[in-house]
Amino acid sequence: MTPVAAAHWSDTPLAWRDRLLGSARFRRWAEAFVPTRWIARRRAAQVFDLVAGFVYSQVLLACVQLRLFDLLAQGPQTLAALSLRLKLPLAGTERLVLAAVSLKLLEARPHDRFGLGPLGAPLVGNAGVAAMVEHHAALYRDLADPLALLRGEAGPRELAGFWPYAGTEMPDALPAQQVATYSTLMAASQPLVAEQVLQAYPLQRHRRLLDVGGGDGAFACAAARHAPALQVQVFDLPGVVARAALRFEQAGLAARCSAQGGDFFRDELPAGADLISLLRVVHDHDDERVLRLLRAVRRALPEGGRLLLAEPLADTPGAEAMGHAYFGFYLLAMGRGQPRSEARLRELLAEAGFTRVRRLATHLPLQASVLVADAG
Ligand SMILES: CC(C)=CCC/C(C)=C/CC/C(C)=C/C=C/C(C)=C/C=C/C=C(C)/C=C/C=C(C)/C=C/C=C(C)/C=C/CC(C)(C)O
Ligand SMILES: C[S@@+](CC[C@H](N)C(=O)[O-])C[C@H]1O[C@@H](n2cnc3c(N)ncnc32)[C@H](O)[C@@H]1O
Repeated sequence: MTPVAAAHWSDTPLAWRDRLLGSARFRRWAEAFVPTRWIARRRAAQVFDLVAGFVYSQVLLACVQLRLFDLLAQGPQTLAALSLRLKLPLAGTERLVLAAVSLKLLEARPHDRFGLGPLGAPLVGNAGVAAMVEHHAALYRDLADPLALLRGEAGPRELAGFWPYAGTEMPDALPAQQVATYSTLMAASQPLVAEQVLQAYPLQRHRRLLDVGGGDGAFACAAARHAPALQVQVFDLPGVVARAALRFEQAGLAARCSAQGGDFFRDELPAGADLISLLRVVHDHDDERVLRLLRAVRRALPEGGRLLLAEPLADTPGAEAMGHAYFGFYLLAMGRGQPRSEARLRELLAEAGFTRVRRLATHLPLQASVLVADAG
């Protein structure tokens, strides 16, 4: 039997609104009537962007693959010069450049040249966003049949292959070459997160940080540079921490940074840290696993110790689509995890025994939001 949901007082006015917006006669009237015309045009453009968004993403991918933004950072160029530098036919260069101009990635400049646009300029030298855009090729193929994905049917599942820990109960057995690709992506994009975390929560007040699921140590290095007296330890899968040890050596931080391998669902976390961080880790897992992980973190902290949790949150004002649309479908394709709101994380933290949970303001919540909580 189909379940019947309870009615609410708002159903009638909202049904009236929906009927009105669905009526071709109303739409024609609103499009013609001067006071409502701008709303009609804006809504039509918003709907068009949803219809065509996948094309825009591929225009961006082509620009990123060609390193076009970095090239134009050296100065505006004509189509002919760009065609030579990009090794693209002139017609293809023009097609791409005009598309990128319409998306504000590029901008037309005097003397038939093209330069960076307001949305392309922030991407210059931004290796994190470029790596994200390039790895989306796998997600793009997984999303070709969204209903198959939602029904859990067989499909390309390329993203699941990219993140092998999401599909195994024995992640600590993953060999180094299987964790290398995702660890490289995480290290490239880690500055987007570290920027927000270190601005929101100065680490100087702590003695020892344990970065759980800390990947190959990119955040550990940023933290050690930010707080020159801080000791930092990374805990991650054995194949991943082998890479961290190398990074610490190369950064000249081996005296203050160390790494320990293990499975955070089965092994005890190392004790001794007064701060434990979970950066972009919790949203990878279902509630039951998250609770196990949070309890393990709670056990590893002393009385008065602190947890710092940072990831992009669902229901982020001004970036709502990033939560349930982008990460919702991303994690579905990956095979595990879900985006969570601050409220849901607060419930899980309380259930795991954390107190005084507070949200710290970050400059760009789209890149990461930060929650801190006390142990005991
Ligand atoms: C100068 C004049 C004329 C005017 C000034 C006007 C003015 C003040 C303009 C502001 C300009 C400005 C500061 C712009 C800044 C732009 C920025 C910072 C853009 C940043 C963009 C960031 C993006 C697009 C980030 C994307 C991140 C993605 C896609 C992350 C994906 C993460 C994934 C897939 C993580 C996977 C991990 C897993 C598996 C889920 O755990
Ligand atoms: C999305 S990445 C985030 C990496 C890093 N914190 C960052 O923000 O760049 C998640 C990390 O959790 C690690 N991980 C996943 N499952 C794990 C497990 N069971 N035990 C230990 N580490 C695990 C992965 O190897 C990966 O490095």
